[in-house]
Amino acid sequence: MISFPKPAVEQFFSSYNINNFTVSPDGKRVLFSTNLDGKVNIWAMDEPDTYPYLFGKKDEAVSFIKFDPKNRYVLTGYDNDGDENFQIYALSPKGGLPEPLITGKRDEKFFFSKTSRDGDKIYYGTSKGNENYLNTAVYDLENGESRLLHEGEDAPTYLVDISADETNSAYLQVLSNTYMLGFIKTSAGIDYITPDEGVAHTVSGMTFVKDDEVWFATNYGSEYTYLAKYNLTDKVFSKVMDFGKESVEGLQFDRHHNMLYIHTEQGVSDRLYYYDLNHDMSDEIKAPFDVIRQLSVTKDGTLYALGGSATEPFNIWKYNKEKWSALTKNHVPGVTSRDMVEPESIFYESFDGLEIEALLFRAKEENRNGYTIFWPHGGPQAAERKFYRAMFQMLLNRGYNIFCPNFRGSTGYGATFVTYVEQDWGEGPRLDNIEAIKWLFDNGISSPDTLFLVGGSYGGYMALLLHGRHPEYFKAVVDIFGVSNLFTFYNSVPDHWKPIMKRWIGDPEEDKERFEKDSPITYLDTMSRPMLVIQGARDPRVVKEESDQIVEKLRDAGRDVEYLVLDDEGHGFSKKANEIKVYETMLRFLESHQ
Ligand SMILES: CC(=O)N[C@@H](C)C(=O)N[C@@H](C)C(=O)O
Repeated sequence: MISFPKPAVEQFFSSYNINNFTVSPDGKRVLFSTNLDGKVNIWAMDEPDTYPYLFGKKDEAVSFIKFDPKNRYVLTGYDNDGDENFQIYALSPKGGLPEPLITGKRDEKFFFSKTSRDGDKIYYGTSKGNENYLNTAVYDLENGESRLLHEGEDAPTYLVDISADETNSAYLQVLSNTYMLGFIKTSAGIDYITPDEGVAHTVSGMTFVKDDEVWFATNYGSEYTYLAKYNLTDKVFSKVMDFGKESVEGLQFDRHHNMLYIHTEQGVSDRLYYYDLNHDMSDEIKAPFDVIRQLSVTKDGTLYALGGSATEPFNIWKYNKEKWSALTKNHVPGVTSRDMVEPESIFYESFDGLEIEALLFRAKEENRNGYTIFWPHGGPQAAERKFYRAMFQMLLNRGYNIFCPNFRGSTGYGATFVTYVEQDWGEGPRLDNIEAIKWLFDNGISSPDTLFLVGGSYGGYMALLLHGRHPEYFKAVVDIFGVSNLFTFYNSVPDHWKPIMKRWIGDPEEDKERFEKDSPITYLDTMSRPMLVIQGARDPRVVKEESDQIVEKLRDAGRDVEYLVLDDEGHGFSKKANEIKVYETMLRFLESHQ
């Protein structure tokens, strides 16, 4: 008999990301963006044949894909090597090379919103002329001209939907991640769709189900986001339905059947429901994945989902006649879900009695090397959830346990929980992480001699802060594009983030003392453990200067710091070669410090 060795690290590099997708109006073609050929491009499948072929090539991240309702063009958005200055391009329906359509200077942003029903007009948002609050315009395909529709004021403002007759438009005003207002602009003026704009709450997913009625998700007056509606004629806001302790995260409307698909989140996983507007009834749709990234529905009522789980990369699924089938087969070659590790949800009590959920991935006994990786997630107003991370499954296969606490400020645990990180980046969440580490020690899973600290973005910030304030708990630290200095971070974020910074982090002058206390760079003297810092040179969110300054200062102090900069990446690693370089460097770093 031939015996095959256990999965090698390289196998885990062979799955790919599917970031977004769209289905043609006739349901025959699916386009999706993926790094299947090493760089992000648009690929196609022509059903029932699901063999993918390259459709649109630019080797850049794709922010959206949208078919013209009349199949004359496909719209898409590209940035430049991760700088997030996305602009709008058009592709021939036959595919090929994308042509710039709604673009500007290299540092200007163009966000796609909607097309008109006939596809002759393209509605979009732009930073052009209003970097902080954004403007909305409409591009007319007939004459190739754009017309300004709305100038954002007070907060970054995005067009979300437009009524079928194109007379009413629904906008979202983002005051912070926990304070987002929805309004409808009509020829008569502006109607806010929730009862009190002065009270912090969120609105999302605004969808015109009729020309004078918008359905949406909101947590107005509630801990959990529910389904609500606003009628323009009656001027009445009303709750349609709540989902208990699940929060509505996404809405997808099938206007041909008057059916709404709703995806909710609770803690580490998602659920899916339909709401039939004809009969006012709703039920759950069981799905073979734990986390939903996108939903789409075609004219004939077929539902598509981009879904995944901790042991299954994101795939495009189709729901037809109450049965799910996977259109893509994105998986790790030679490694089944059973060979991978499904996380356990554990709950622990933090320093002040707050209950925190965490995901614990235990390396399989035959692989276990005795070491644990502590992973604070990024965001911070996000959560570690049951979705596939090649990095995690690769590290588990090499024998590391992984522990991921959803510390205060994480999403999925109610509205108040998310606000706990606001203007408190470094105290409460840090102590939740410390209690998590104590839990690992108390439960015999790890010890200061066997614990590594790895985090990205806010997670990188937390890794740096924990390193500086509690070096005794860790063997070595990996910081992936983490914030090192709150003062410089505050001033270097993208322009359209600036209006939310005060609510999110605080004010560098009024909160100077707290900014100093919560900036990792304050604790250089105690950052004694070996470190690996990884940074994308074009990252617009946590700019390279955040990593440069801490690396330089630590090296000046004679510390052991390895620094990996990826010249053609932003806030994440979209290109396969870069992803492999990052994983290999990280693995070698961890192994060399065991
Ligand atoms: C404004 C905001 O919340 N941005 C987040 C999505 C984000 O990118 N945060 C960074 C700092 C991260 O942790 O990923």
